[in-house]
Amino acid sequence: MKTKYLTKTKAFEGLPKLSDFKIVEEDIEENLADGEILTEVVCISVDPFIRVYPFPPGIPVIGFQVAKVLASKNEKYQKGNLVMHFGGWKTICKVADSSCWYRVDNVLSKEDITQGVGVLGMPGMTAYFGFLDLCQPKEGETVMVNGCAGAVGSLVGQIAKIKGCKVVGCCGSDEKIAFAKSLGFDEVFNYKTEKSWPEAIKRCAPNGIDCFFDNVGGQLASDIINQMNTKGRIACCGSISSYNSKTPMQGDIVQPAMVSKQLKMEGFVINEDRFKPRHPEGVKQMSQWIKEGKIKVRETVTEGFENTPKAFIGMLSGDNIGKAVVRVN
Ligand SMILES: NC(=O)C1=CN([C@@H]2O[C@H](COP(=O)(O)OP(=O)(O)OC[C@H]3O[C@@H](n4cnc5c(N)ncnc54)[C@H](OP(=O)(O)O)[C@@H]3O)[C@@H](O)[C@H]2O)C=CC1
Ligand SMILES: CCCCC/C=C\CC(=O)/C=C/C=C/C=C\[C@@H](O)CCCC(=O)O
Repeated sequence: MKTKYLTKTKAFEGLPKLSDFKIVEEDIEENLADGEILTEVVCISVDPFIRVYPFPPGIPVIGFQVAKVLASKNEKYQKGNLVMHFGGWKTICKVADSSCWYRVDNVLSKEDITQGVGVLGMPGMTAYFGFLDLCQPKEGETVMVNGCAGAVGSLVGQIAKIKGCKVVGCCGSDEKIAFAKSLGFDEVFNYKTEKSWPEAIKRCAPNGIDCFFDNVGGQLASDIINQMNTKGRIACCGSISSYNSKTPMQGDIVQPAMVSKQLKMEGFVINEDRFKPRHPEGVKQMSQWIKEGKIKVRETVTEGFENTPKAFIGMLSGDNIGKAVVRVN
């Protein structure tokens, strides 16, 4: 049997380019070891961590996909099931049990299957556990989310509304502002067009910020932290403003605000042991909120395996609204 994968030809420098990728075709043995499954890709997730995770050139680009089980030597999965696994940008995969996150067809219909790598996949779990566990939001508090129109940020804002918070967002276009407002965000500003970030933050959150979910990092994050209220909580989720930077980032220090306001700042990665065993709880709650109409899902879908690098570069450049995903089959 033949498989195809996308690999990077060299380490990324700055914003990745289409010429940094190539498709490799090879034979794949169909015999499986105990616990393994053989799968065919349905859709591929393009996520920011792929830009910064130090995987070498030559191997398949890392990442999540939803795939159909072609053969199984794992009692949890049967031929025909749909699963979400960490098989990378590859069409036919042999997958070990430890790389398989969950059965997608138990919770999603065929039309919504891309949500298996979005709201019910890694980004959805990041929003759910990262925000609720680290920020511990209380009704009436003000929550700030940057990257608010993306996969994780758009969900964090909606969860914050469910919890009865005032939600302030920022993002990179007026179309994205309209989208965030349609989700229930109370105030949103465009960080690309505002003259002064501190003034925009003050205007949108005049009473200060209690919880900050940081997707972006850099000076924007420092400006937000400097307007937090006493005992505020900060979830450090990502720092996408630095991922393509060729030079070290600079920004105002945050220690004076951390000390004087007694802030709590905590970084996390969603596949940590403290969250991974709880993923079924996250999937169940997010599914319930979607059914109840409390969480709206938006995706930017690119068609075709060969267009995965284009979708990835587009996501890093801000082209996506909601989750960026590639539909293959
Ligand atoms: N800790 C964890 O376990 C996880 C962390 N993350 C992190 O969460 C963040 C969001 O990820 P995800 O929701 O998947 O991605 P998004 O869907 O939000 O897509 C990326 C977005 O980042 C924004 N962006 C790009 N460059 C910059 C910049 N220089 N400054 C500000 N914004 C920028 C763009 O939106 P715009 O137009 O608004 O600029 C772009 O659309 C990332 O930092 C990611 O690394 C994600 C998953 C797990
Ligand atoms: C582990 C990622 C380190 C890079 C951190 C950079 C940015 C934050 C971010 O975006 C984090 C993403 C987290 C991704 C979660 C899972 C993957 O690491 C793969 C896990 C594979 C598996 O265990 O199934």
